[in-house]
Amino acid sequence: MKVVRSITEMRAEVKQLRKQRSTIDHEATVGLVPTMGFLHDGHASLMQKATEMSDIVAISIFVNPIQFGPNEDFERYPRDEKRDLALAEKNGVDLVFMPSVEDMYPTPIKTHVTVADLTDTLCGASRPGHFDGVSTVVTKLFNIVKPDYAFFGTKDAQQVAVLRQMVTDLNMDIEIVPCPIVREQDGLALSSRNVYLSREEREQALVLSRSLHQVQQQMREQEEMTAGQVRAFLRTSIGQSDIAEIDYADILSFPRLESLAEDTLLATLDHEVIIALAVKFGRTRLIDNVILETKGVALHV
Ligand SMILES: Nc1ncnc2c1ncn2[C@@H]1O[C@H](COP(=O)(O)OP(=O)(O)OP(=O)(O)O)[C@@H](O)[C@H]1O
Ligand SMILES: CC(C)(CO)[C@@H](O)C(=O)[O-]
Ligand code: BAL
Repeated sequence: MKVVRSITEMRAEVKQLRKQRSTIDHEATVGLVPTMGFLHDGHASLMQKATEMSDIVAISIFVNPIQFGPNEDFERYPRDEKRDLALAEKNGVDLVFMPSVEDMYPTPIKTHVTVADLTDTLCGASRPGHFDGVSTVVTKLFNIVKPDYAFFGTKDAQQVAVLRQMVTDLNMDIEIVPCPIVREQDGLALSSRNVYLSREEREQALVLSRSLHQVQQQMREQEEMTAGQVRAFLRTSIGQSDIAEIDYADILSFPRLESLAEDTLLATLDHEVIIALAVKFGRTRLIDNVILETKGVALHV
């Protein structure tokens, strides 16, 4: 496994590995797993999928300043390079790209990639500019690494929807591969930010996966359930934690992320829906979701 810290070197390494691993009748494929580091088993599942699907696996570790708001946690975002490199090595990664902020953004950049509409809601509404930062850095990573596949977790389901739209609209010849959410045994979705939680907050954070589980059960029992009833159920269920502060608890169409009218009968829909949560525990904001066929059968979990 090679650790690469500059853009020029990364381009050269990918080119060289591609040449080495290609044969006369097969051009070696490259899979990219973009991350912000402080890696956990959720990231490991993406790396494993990448090794299954591609001949060369690259990951990037870059805490991208332009996707953080001014009052967010860019400065204190957790970092542990040594542990990250060990986990990457264990999971069959060939190249780890760890550029500096100066190399990625040598002067304030004047070009941003904006995906409209899909970014107006959920995390896009609570974190203005966040998805412009994500789609811009992902475009830069794609241009540097030139992968055939890129792997993203559905924990960040809106990110998957936005990036799929971006590669379609901009004719990027890259397949976005969504990967299921990896959870702790007790249900909490793995996230680098879980490390911020106090023991009490960690306990209370279980209300997220529990609410998603319970609402699906309710949808199975009550066939005539409306979007409004789902929202009310989620508010009550999350409200069982007295420290949980709801940012959003919503049901929308997926992957278009269009709002559903309160009286929409879910059983009548002919597309997938997403039940998406963002909830603060103290200073830590966590997200979780489930993507469902409209008869309540989980697809990606
Ligand atoms: N529990 C998980 N299961 C599957 N994929 C995950 C999980 N957590 C993160 N990922 C995916 O890993 C990739 C890199 O995410 P990132 O480095 O931001 O980690 P994170 O744990 O989501 O961090 P944060 O706490 O900042 O949300 C993203 O595609 C993200 O969806
Ligand atoms: C895709 C990504 C690495 C872009 O910085 C980030 O948003 C993340 O970790 O999900
Ligand atoms: N996984 C999403 C990265 C962020 O919260 O900025």
